[in-house]
Amino acid sequence: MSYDLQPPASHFIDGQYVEDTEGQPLPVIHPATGATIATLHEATPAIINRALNAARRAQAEWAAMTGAERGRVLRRAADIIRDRNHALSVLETWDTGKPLQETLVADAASAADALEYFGGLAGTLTGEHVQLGENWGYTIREPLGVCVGIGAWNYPSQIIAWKSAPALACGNAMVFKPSETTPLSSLRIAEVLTEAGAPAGLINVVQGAGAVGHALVTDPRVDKVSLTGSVATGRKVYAAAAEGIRNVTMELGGKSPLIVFDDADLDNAVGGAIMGNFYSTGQVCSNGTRVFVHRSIREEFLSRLSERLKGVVMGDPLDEATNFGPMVSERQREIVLGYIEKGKAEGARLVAGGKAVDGPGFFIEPTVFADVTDDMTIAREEIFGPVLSVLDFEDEDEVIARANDTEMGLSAGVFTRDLARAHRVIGRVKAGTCYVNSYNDAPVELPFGGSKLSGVGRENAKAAIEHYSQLKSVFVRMGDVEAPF
Ligand SMILES: NC(=O)c1ccc[n+]([C@@H]2O[C@H](COP(=O)([O-])OP(=O)(O)OC[C@H]3O[C@@H](n4cnc5c(N)ncnc54)[C@H](O)[C@@H]3O)[C@@H](O)[C@H]2O)c1
Ligand SMILES: C[N+](C)(C)CC=O
Repeated sequence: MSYDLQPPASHFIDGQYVEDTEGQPLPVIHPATGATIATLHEATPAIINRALNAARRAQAEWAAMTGAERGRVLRRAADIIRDRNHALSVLETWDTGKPLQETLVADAASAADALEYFGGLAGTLTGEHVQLGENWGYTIREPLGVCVGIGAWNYPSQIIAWKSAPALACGNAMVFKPSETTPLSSLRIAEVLTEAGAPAGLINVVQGAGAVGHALVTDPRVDKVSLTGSVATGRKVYAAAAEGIRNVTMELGGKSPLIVFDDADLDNAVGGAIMGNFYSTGQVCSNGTRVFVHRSIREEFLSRLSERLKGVVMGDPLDEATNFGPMVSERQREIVLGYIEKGKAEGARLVAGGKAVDGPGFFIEPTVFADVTDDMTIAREEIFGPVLSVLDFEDEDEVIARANDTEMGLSAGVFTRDLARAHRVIGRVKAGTCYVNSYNDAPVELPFGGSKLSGVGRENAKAAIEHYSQLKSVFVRMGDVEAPF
């Protein structure tokens, strides 16, 4: 099978595709050519209203089902997604520009993993019994109600699933707003869930930019907000959600350190730096963009990295031989090129790349800077593109202090053959998601998320259940109340 690039309608509400042409047109651009491949419409207030009402109604029906019944629906959806992996991956590649080589293994597949995992957990979610002498108590694990998910553009299928799978497993409903840059795949994931047996209205997708997100976040019918996006947007969404004291999960940006000690397996470390800077053309939140390399091995590291960059195959992302795609948009390309110019102007040594690629599409060369210092803009701000900065260091205490010298705390990685050092360093870095002799693995069984400005809460693993459910405590007295009067 294959999906039409133009979906049946812009929104998916109450189990069906819904259009409202009163909404602002939303062109969908293929990043490899700049061509418009579909046109959708932003959600109007009427669409938002319809989605939230449908979600409220469906949530009551869904929460009344047993966890095992809910889990069956999620696991069925996972199976359907796996069956349609190729079609969903092709759609994701058209929308994001990420190479099909990647989307075939990292996007719909990750969505299926999340639905399968939380489908399995759904039947196990319980409260607990607490004995209190002759009295006793118990807790009931309850859903929060209607959840709003808001996504970034880099992993659209994964983001809707990482939010919806735990939300639905716990008995909530979801209204999801994908990024306005990549609106296509979320519609198909919602469609699959409905096909798998989710009641109409349980999962809804509405399109639009920040104003639509804001309308959702501030609506009194919403009980929970989960955002994947930049720190700047996180601040706005967190503040807006605070007005209604809404439960939030914030998956935000990073400026993560990747530390390579002098005893590391150097080829493996170079592989980690490539995975942590150039996969998805560098558009990955957890990327280890500050690559601290021990001074004694820096030149050898750079030489091996430059050699490996000869393996970059840039071009049509739908060609499975391509392993390096364009930036998602013209705007993102301009932002990244601006950072590259700042790197040059502030004195970093350009080792590779450094410019846009002529021709159609939003391509940039994979770029490596050396002699980067902690105060340079490229070492301080999230770039969200294929720009790797190498910084030198001498000793462990020094590198840990410098690694932690950032307001963000999403990820950190260490490459060393000394396992005691590996765990000592990981114990001291201030980051939520860490890697030893690897980078950017994100299995659903491990919590994912950041500390400091990088976020609040965790996605994936059993930890996510805490962020999509609440406990009701019940005290049961076996005798009479001992009232003072
Ligand atoms: N921590 C993670 O898991 C993770 C994963 C992927 C991306 N990211 C981060 O996302 C960023 C890149 O994605 P982006 O450019 O789409 O981010 P963004 O912050 O510009 O937008 C994210 C989403 O928020 C919406 N939005 C914008 N303003 C809003 C408002 N006031 N109220 C409600 N919604 C609003 C956007 O429409 C979009 O859907 C990077 O900073 C990256 O690190 C984080
Ligand atoms: C969660 N992850 C790392 C796969 C994608 C973040 O941008």
